[in-house]
Amino acid sequence: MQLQSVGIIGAGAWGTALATVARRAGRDVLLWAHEPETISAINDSHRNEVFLPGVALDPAIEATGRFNEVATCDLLLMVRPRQHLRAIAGELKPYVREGQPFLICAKGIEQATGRLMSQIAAELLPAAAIAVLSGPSFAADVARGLPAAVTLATGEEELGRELSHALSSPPFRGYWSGDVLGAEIGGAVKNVYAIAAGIVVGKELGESAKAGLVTRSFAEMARFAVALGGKLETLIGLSGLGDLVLTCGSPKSRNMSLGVALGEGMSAEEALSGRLTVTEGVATARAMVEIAQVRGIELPIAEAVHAVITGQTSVDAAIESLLSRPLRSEL
Ligand SMILES: NC(=O)C1=CN([C@@H]2O[C@H](COP(=O)(O)OP(=O)(O)OC[C@H]3O[C@@H](n4cnc5c(N)ncnc54)[C@H](OP(=O)(O)O)[C@@H]3O)[C@@H](O)[C@H]2O)C=CC1
Ligand SMILES: O=C(CO)COP(=O)(O)O
Repeated sequence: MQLQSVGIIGAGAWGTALATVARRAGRDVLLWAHEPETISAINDSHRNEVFLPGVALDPAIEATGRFNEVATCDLLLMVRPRQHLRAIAGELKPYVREGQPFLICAKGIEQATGRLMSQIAAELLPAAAIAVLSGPSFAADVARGLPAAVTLATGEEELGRELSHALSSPPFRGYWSGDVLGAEIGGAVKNVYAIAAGIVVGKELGESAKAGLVTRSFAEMARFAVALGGKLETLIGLSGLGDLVLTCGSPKSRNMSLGVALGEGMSAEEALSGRLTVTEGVATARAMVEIAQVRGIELPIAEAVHAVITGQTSVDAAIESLLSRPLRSEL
C-alpha cells in the first residue's frame, strides 16, 4: 500500500509532534486543526506556540481546517482528545475510502459508554482499516527529534509493517503488534496511574512508596486489560509498562502533574481549571471504575484516583484505605 501522504487530525501538542515524525520519515504532511489561529500559525510562521512552544516546524508541513482535504491523504491519524472521536468520524465518513488506514493516536476510553476508541471507530468508519499508535512518547521530546519507540497495533500484520515503515526514521521507532485492544488499553489506563503516582510525589510519601504504587498499578492495569481481551505480553511492552514508567516518572506528564497538585493539597477543580491541555486520566478513571463494576474487576488504585478527583474522598483517606486493605498473596 502506498502511504506517502499523511493527514493528521488534531494540532495539539501530540498531533503537531506526529507531523514532525511523519515529515522526518519523508511523508507529505497535512495537519487538520480546529482553531483558525493554529492553522495560520502553522502555515505562515511554521510554529504552533500555543500547544507545542519552542519548536520550529518544517515549512513543508501544511495545515487546513477542511476535512475533505485531509481525508484525501493515504493515511489518517486521529490525534484530537478522545471526546472528539465521534464528531470527527461523522465529518470524515463521506470521504473515507475502503481500506484507508485510520490510526488512533489519542489515549482514552469513552466515558459515557466505556467503549474503546478502536471499537467506536470501527463502528463509525466501517470502510477504514483501524490501527492504534501508543507508547512512551512525550510530544516535546518527539518534536525535538529525541529517540522514542512506540507500538503500532493493527488487526493485520502487513498493515502494521507498512505503518511502521511509513512513520519510522532513526529517532522514532514503530514496532508492530496484532493486539489492538491491549495496546489501546495500556495507553489509556496508564494516565490514571500517573495521577496516583503524582499524588504520592505531591504528598512526599517517598521513593519506596512510589515504586510500590507503580508496581501495583502495573498489576492492576494488566488485570484490567486482560479481562477486556488484551494480551499480557502487550502490557509488558511499550504501550503498557513503557508508558507507565514514563508518565509515572516525570512531572512533564500532564496526568502526573495533576496528581502532584492533588497531593500538595489542591482540589481537583482548582487543579484542572484553566488548563488548556488535556488530562485524559480524569475521564478514563471514571470509565474504568464503571467497567470494573459491571465486570467484577478489582481496581483499588483506579477507584481511589476516581474518588479523589470527584471529591468523594480526601487524598489522606484514599491513602489510608489503600494501605489498610486486607493482606494477600502478591500473585
Ligand atoms: N502530549 C503528549 O505528549 C501526548 C498526547 N497523547 C494523547 O493525544 C491526545 C491529544 O493530546 P495533545 O495533543 O497533547 O492535546 P493538547 O492538550 O496539546 O491539545 C489540545 C487539543 O484540544 C483541542 N482544543 C484546544 N482548545 C480547544 C477548544 N477551545 N475547543 C475545542 N478543541 C480545543 C486542540 O484542537 P486542535 O486540534 O484543533 O488544535 C487540540 O487538539 C490525547 O488523547 C493525549 O492523551 C498521546 C501521546 C503523547
Ligand atoms: O501519553 C503520554 C506520553 O506517552 C503523555 O502523557 P500526559 O498526557 O500525561 O502528558
